[in-house]
Amino acid sequence: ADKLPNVMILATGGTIAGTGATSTTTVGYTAAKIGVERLIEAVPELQKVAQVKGEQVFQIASENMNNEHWLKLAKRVNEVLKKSDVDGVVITHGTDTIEETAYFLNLVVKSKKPVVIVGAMRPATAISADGPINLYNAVALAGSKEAVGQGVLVSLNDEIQGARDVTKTNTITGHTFRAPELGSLGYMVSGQAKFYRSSTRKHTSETEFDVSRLETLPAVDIAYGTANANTLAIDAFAAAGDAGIVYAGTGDGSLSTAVRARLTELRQQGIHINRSSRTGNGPTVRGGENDDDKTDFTVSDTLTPQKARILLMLALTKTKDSKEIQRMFYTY
Ligand SMILES: NC(=O)CC[C@H](N)C(=O)O
Repeated sequence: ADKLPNVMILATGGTIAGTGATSTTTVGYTAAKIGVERLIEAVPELQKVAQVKGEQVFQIASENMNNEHWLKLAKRVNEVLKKSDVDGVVITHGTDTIEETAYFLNLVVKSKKPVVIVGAMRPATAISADGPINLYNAVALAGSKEAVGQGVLVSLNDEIQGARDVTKTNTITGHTFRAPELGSLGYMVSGQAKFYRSSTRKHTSETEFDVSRLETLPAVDIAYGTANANTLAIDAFAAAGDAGIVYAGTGDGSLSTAVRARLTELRQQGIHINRSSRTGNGPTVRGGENDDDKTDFTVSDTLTPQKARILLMLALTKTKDSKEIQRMFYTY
């Protein structure tokens, strides 16, 4: 038989490591309780698809994930993937921000080796817990030749999703991770990776971003557009010294007259403004709902506001030129 691939599991917490009061507790349990060794022991089938090692990086619910966690995790992933005896990395993670960590790593991991992020929607103590099968599939995927060069992947519920386009679409159900309209990349079929498409956007070893010397990221926050929109949030972000603001506009990133006027002033004061959409689907089109050349804003293209925040932070580590930043939004 062929030698098994070496897969390193970096554990960060979440429901996959969560415990509930009873076997029927599927909401209202405690995330981030079980250590990585126990997660591995609970799935003896892992030994059939890979030589696995575990490392506990954090033990948190993913709503507490922050920029400093991301920098630490990215540096560790880059270190681990440099080792000749590591073929792939699996990261266990809470599902609430899995898509953000995935996209961040998709932009800053400097390797073609597979990186797969996995979570669960039911805690480890629940009947029909999904963590064990999700972990099995993630380890198999991270050890597969098929996943090499595909960018950071998210796998739950027998699916393979690309970091750029995946989002959590349902608060409680198992079929929550999807790339609405743009589509998933493939399926895990009895532990075999089946890819049907790949992202056309640059990622991992092809990006211009380098976190190796970064200790912090520029501050970028998101304000949400609604009817009756006001400028309270963007005023507060500006007063706090944010380097950039992502505006999750209505529809194709439309802005109320008052919000447009205030964002235009803030741009003149040097704050970068990225126009995105609260709809969760479709491109926010440059020049569509705003004269972006005149106001010197950038648009998020098809990135959701939470992913536009990540790209804007990383872009601001390289340049302050909004034309350059717009190019990055069309590249990654
Ligand atoms: N299903 C989950 O993983 C959600 C648990 C928790 N809120 C987290 O994101 O870590």
